[in-house]
Amino acid sequence: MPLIQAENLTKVYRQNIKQPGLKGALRSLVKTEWAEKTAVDHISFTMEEGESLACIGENGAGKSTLIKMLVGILNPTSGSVKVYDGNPMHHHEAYLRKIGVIFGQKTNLWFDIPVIESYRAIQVLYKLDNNLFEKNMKMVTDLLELEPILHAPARRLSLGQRMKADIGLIFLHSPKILYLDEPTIGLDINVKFAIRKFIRKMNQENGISVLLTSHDLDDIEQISDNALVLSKGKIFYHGSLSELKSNYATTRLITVKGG
Ligand SMILES: Nc1ncnc2c1ncn2[C@@H]1O[C@H](COP(=O)(O)OP(=O)(O)OP(=O)(O)O)[C@@H](O)[C@H]1O
Repeated sequence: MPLIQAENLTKVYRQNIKQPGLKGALRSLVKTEWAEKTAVDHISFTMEEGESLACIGENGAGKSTLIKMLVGILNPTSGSVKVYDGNPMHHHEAYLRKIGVIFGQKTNLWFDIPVIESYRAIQVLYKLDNNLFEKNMKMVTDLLELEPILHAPARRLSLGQRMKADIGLIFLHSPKILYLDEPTIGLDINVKFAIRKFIRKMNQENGISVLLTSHDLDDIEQISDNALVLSKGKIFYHGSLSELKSNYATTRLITVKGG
């Protein structure tokens, strides 16, 4: 049984259109107009347990929308998605215990309290026993070099420090699946390297399944074995990353402008 099974999964957003100007405002009072946007368009795929899959595609291809449906915070318009043979929308406590989620632009840390207190709050929230919590704390602190920032409030951290603390936080409850939406966006090369190395290690040595979205080819190559390429909400390619590279990256176009 695959870990993730999506069948004809579709998300259509519906947005209220407001015409510009006073005339438009008055018109929208009497008649509401809607526009529809199909962000994910009848996609079917599976992902196996222990796999590291990169979801790739241009801006607006539907990657974040797909992740939100897998996490269970967005309801599909049609089709179905199952993770561990269950519907992620049914927020079973057991499912939430199995997943770790990063949306690169947002933080899961409490802004005004020291990082260590956010971590302790997670211990209480997930009812983690002391042994497991201390073991995971030590692992993330050592591997992500968090010691110098554990006692600082999140609002005082640099973007790179904050992201490392965020990544550490999602490992405290020993997740089995990671959904990482642009986890290295805006970070310098050293922090990117540390984060990639850590995630790869967790995938290869601890068997944690990883679904990553990124526009950074180094993230994709260093973290993932397989790729799911989306274009305008549809699947353009699903298979091994090496095959994708050998089939689609065999040529380079060099344009030389003469003087
Ligand atoms: N809440 C929303 N309401 C209306 N349209 C939305 C909403 N969220 C996303 N969209 C639209 O759905 C499409 C897919 O967006 P999505 O964020 O999933 O793409 P993405 O592949 O993650 O893009 P990026 O690489 O820029 O993060 C885009 O056209 C976007 O404008």
